[in-house]
Amino acid sequence: MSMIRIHQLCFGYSGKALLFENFSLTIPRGESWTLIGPSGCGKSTLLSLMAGLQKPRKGKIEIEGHTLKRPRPESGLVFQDHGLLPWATVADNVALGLNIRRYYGADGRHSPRGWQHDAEKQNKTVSRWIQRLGLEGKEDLYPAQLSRGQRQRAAIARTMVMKPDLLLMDEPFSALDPPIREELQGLMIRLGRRESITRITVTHDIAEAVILGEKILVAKAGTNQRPTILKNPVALEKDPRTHKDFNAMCKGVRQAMGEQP
Ligand SMILES: Nc1ncnc2c1ncn2[C@@H]1O[C@H](COP(=O)(O)OP(=O)(O)OP(=O)(O)O)[C@@H](O)[C@H]1O
Repeated sequence: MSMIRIHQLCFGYSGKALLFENFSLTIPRGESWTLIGPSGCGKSTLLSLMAGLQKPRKGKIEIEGHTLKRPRPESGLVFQDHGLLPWATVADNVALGLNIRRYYGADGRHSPRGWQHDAEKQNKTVSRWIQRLGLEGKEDLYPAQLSRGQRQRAAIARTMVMKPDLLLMDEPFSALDPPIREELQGLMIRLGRRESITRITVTHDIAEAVILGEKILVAKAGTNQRPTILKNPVALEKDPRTHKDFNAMCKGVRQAMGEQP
């Protein structure tokens, strides 16, 4: 069953050339995709279309068989600049989305249908994710008291407590130093697989595209019509970085991007 089906998408910002024209694509449930391409080719735009933050000019995007008309509560977003509330503690930041849901109830728009508030369960979920992301002991700290990596972990925990079935991530690790970046990449691979979450990660880093994406969507400058999708079995290996085919796969991505190998 497909998670995302993009059908004959046309989109461009007003007064500018189309970024996507009759662009179609299917992303199966539970797969991890990366989206790479030159600056300005429309990677973030495609992600915001899949998030329901932008609307297609023509064509449609279906998620789980439903045409996307607005952001859905089951989609989790993670951005480069984590967006934590500076005046709230780690625990309050992680619980933020769940607390907001309480005001709307299970309306299917702000919270999934059938969702029920349960304070005890919520506290347990928040603690569990704080722990899973290695932030135990930091619950009462404020974002300014955390390292960049810890802030991004808190942002990931805040998204994960919402039990997303789809994670849309825009350069989530690009502001981090290499060791922290590698650690969080590994963490997202493990979490995504364990929870069977469909993951789409925008990156400008070829190695990251190969590590995280079992399919790599290569977008091009100008108007994208037919998608270039590279199958990448290396991402399914235990340690993609040290796999014998890693360099060859990176070379393949570079070539698909039109760069010199
Ligand atoms: N809200 C907007 N209004 C008008 N133009 C926009 C808007 N957002 C992005 N653009 C333009 O659309 C094009 C695609 O932008 P987008 O951010 O999707 O590219 P990108 O591939 O993610 O780039 P980068 O790798 O630099 O982040 C760019 O030319 C950008 O200037």
